[in-house]
Amino acid sequence: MQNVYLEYNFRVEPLQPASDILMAELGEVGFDSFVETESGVLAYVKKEDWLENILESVQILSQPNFKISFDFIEIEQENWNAVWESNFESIQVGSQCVVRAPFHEKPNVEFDIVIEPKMSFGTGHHETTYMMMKHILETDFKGKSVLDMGCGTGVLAILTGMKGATPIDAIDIDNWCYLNSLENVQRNNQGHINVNEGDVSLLTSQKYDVILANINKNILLSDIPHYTKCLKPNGTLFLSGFYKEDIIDISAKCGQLSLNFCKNFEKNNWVAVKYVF
Ligand SMILES: C[S@@+](CC[C@H](N)C(=O)[O-])C[C@H]1O[C@@H](n2cnc3c(N)ncnc32)[C@H](O)[C@@H]1O
Repeated sequence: MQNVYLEYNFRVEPLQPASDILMAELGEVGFDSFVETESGVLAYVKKEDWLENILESVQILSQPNFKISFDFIEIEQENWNAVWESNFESIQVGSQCVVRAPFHEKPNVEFDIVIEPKMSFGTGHHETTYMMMKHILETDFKGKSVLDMGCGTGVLAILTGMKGATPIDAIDIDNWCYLNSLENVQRNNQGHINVNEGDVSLLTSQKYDVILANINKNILLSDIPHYTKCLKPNGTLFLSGFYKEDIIDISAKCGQLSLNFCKNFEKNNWVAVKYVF
């Protein structure tokens, strides 16, 4: 089946922080993939998810301190690899981890993650993925059970697998991400990772040592109680996908559920927070 997408070419001034804010707001209204360009952002939405008023609640478009113009074209899924390949540079996280595409040269690092992202989020380029990976690199995963909610490309689950986690469940609500994670776990010899398509309704009575969720503020606020029910005593919850100013709401929700704040990373106003149950 071919997916038809609308490719919006946004030209933004000043480039930062407007590009980041724009991507976050477009993500909230249903755009599911982004490529940063020299003049702004290419943003993609499935034609079937497109609504006539889709940009109405994207507040940055009407803010006078940013100059944003755009046009859009309709494209088919086959064009995607070319778009990604021309934009995708490898990413180094810490001294021992690189996320790269198959066409990049193999680096000499302990954790060499090969991702063919296609339409899915999760290459390490985005601050939230990068900081979640930093948390994972600092954590002992040997023999730990892991749940990766909103797995995107599967990159976080793959890194925990490389660090010795087992068993690992990875879940994404989006069919494209589900299929992409399946491919990427195989590509990185992590075929033992159980990838599933869905949301918190798939969670059972199984308990995990570590739960990772890099999604967005609203989904986290509604789903944190479900994650907490699946955490073992002393289990760890890593959360990202929200801004520094939203940490108050997230921490209040976690506090109500006896999750104790441990540590957070911050990058360009995004945060990735660690809580222990
Ligand atoms: C910001 S991306 C994170 C991808 C990857 N984990 C990373 O860190 O780069 C969020 C992902 O969550 C998925 N998602 C959104 N809502 C969800 C939900 N309610 N349950 C599970 N996955 C969800 C999206 O499809 C998307 O792939």
